[in-house]
Amino acid sequence: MGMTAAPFKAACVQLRTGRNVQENIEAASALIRAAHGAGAQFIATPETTSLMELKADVLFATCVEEAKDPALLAFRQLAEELSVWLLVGSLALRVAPDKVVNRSLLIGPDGSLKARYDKIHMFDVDLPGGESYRESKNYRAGTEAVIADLPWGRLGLSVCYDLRFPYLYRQLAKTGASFLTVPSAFTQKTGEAHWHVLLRARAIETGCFVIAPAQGGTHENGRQTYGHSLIISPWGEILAEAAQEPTFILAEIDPAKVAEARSRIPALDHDRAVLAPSGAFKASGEA
Ligand SMILES: O=C(O)CNC(=O)[C@H](CS)NC(=O)CCC(=O)C(=O)O
Repeated sequence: MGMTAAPFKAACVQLRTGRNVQENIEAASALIRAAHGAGAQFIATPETTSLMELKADVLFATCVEEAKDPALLAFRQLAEELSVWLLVGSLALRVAPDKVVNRSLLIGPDGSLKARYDKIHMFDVDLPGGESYRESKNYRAGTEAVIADLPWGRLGLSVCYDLRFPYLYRQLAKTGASFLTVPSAFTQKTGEAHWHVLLRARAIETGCFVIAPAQGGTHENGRQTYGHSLIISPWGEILAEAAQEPTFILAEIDPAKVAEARSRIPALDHDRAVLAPSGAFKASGEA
């Protein structure tokens, strides 16, 4: 075994983002400062930290390209001031006149941008009871998985609905991730049914820490999100959990737990799944 990094403190900031970008930046910044005050060296915010609105007119009247985004600028300054690693769960950033991306951004303690990941899986779903989403109408889906180096190991990035596609996380873990971020705005109903079990499953399957900051409560645009930000160990234990109000949660992360969980159950090494040319799955070695 190589050298394992020392333990560190990670935090999730939980938000109830509204329609006013400046107010949203201020609310997030106050909680980032509080998490830093409690000792967090890595802090993550939820999906759509600076604006919670799916309607095209509001989205396109508000969203600008990455280089001009006021939230990204403010968070880069804050990360540098506090000297923390900051994962801005996501920002809606303009990439075409009628398209934004749902982009997760990792900022280093010097304020520089270390990684960007565009949400791959679009939430185009009709829920029982009439709730309906067409994320792909205004959002352009990403096409590439992204992994980034932290001082404590590698981080695999993802966003919200990506959580339902386990092969993304498998691939991130096989590429060396020890930590996975899943910034989210889960619906109340699907959150109640699936949030904890999916996040714990991803942690257990990959032997990674899962850090999942969430939106929670009833938002200005009428949407209700589930909250329950979670930090989960590679063995699947819940280390910290929020309720539904804006807050932050904090957990000590011991990177040695990654190797420990994977040595107890070496499922990542035992994985024999190969994709046959037909597209069907078969076990390697099968005729
Ligand atoms: O664009 C915004 O304002 C915020 N973004 C979201 O709310 C996104 C896309 S609609 N939500 C999800 O992916 C929920 C997934 C989910 O709830 C599930 O998988 O069950």
